[in-house]
Amino acid sequence: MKILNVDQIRALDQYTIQHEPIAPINLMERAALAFVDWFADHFSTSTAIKIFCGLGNNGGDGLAIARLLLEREYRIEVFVVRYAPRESDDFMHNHRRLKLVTENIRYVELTHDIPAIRHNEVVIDAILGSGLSRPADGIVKSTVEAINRAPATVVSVDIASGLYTDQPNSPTDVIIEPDYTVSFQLPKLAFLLPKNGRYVGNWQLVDIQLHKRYIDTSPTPYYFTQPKDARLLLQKRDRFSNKGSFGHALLLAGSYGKIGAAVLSAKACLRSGVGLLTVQVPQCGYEILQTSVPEAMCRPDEHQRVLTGASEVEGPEPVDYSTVGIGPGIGKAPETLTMLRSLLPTLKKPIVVDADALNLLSENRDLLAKLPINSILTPHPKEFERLTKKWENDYQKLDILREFAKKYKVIVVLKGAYSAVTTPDGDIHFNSTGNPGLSTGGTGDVLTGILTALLAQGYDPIEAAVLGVFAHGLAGDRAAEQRGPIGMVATDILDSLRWD
Ligand SMILES: NC(=O)C1=CN([C@@H]2O[C@H](COP(=O)(O)OP(=O)(O)OC[C@H]3O[C@@H](n4cnc5c(N)ncnc54)[C@H](OP(=O)(O)O)[C@@H]3O)[C@@H](O)[C@H]2O)[C@@H](O)CC1
Ligand SMILES: [K+]
Repeated sequence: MKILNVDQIRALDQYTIQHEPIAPINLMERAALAFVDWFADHFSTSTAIKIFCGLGNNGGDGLAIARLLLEREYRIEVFVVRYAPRESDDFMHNHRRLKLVTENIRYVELTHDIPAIRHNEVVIDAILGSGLSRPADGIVKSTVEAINRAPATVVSVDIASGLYTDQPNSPTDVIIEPDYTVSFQLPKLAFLLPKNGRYVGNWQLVDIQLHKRYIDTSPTPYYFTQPKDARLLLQKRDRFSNKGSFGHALLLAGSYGKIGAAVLSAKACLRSGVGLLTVQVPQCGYEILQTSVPEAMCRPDEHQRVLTGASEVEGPEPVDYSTVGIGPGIGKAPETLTMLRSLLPTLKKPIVVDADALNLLSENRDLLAKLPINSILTPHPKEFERLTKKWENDYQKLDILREFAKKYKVIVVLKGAYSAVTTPDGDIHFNSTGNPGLSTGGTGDVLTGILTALLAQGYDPIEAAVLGVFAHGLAGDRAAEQRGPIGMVATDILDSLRWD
């Protein structure tokens, strides 16, 4: 699913009006209806509701919502925050229509016009939407502050008032902190960025049938991976396939005290459809791995405790495997750095690089240029910062991500809520699955195993990254259903992995 910028959203609105065609006021009505349908599923008619409307089209939505809620016998009070002398045409139209059915519309011009808001009430925030062009000030700011102070449940229409759709807010901006955001059709970039969490709440999309042709033809670097997008990437298995059809992966993982990382990664790789798997671990991990993952072949490193790459056991060279996954639990021993130095230039096909392999790269940045094109790197934010530099805000972070992926021609999976899969072309696919339960030891090792398996099976590396991250998050969501986000561990994610 595409994420469009604010100018494109405005143009999409106009395109829909012209090409459906539909009168602007009817499009607003459709949006209001979609909101009210959502609202009715979440709040009963006994709820006391205060609706705050601005003077633009977001306010127009609020007025139409007020009328539709009245028709459904909700108890509402309407407040128009009059911050300017001019209203939008569709605001005025809906204002006239609302006045026909209620006299209960009050105007907020001065602070003492702001009503008291009680704890069992619901506030609908329709003050400012995607047309925000400057920070909230004056009476808008005072109203937003009063709503934020109130103990009520707050639902924002389209986007929280005061939050920019696709540019950074300043830390001093006053922004609604909603419990829910009910947004029209397409996700907004602002919803996916960590610093905005409290200005978004639980966000939901409601479909208002904006014109598909405009969406399909609009260029954008930003995507939001939906279940149907992921399903399209999944390759079907031929009845006559054999284990040779699904590749032979090599995992370089583990060090003394961290053999568990190699075990988790290996299991995830096997659970993600790899044909054959060889794991190279330090000798101290040999018996552990052979016992806990009998499906994998194990090549003990010649070193007891860390990986050096050398082994007394004969075997193919790393370059001869379908792909290599490197990093889980490997530590940063000098011998392991030496291995990385000699290994990287020999590899030709994309690999997966995680954890301490990333930390070794950030301490030896010359090695970045040696990564095979289209390799997948899976840093969490701290690891990515070590690889690049500190960012001032989430938007700058996205720019740094795209520059990095372009410069080194690699795919970067920046892990976190809405993990961002960044391609060498500068596209970013935000993931839609996952939950806070994934923030626990070993989940990254599982992801490395999954991605390694998909590369070994011949998936296009970008598709492997998008699909693998989605499946990993989905398994995490299933694990959270079973165990709860606090009790779940990485092993539960392994057990919940499914590829159908
Ligand atoms: N796109 C779609 O598909 C659909 C969109 N719909 C709805 O339209 C909404 C967008 O409407 P919109 O463009 O009228 O913008 P909105 O935010 O209501 O207000 C803009 C006004 O506020 C002003 N203003 C700006 N910042 C300000 C500030 N800090 N303090 C005070 N004023 C400020 C600004 O002034 P200006 O920048 O022009 O000086 C302008 O006059 C969208 O969020 C959705 O709810 C649906 O109805 C149908 C489908
Ligand atoms: K709003």
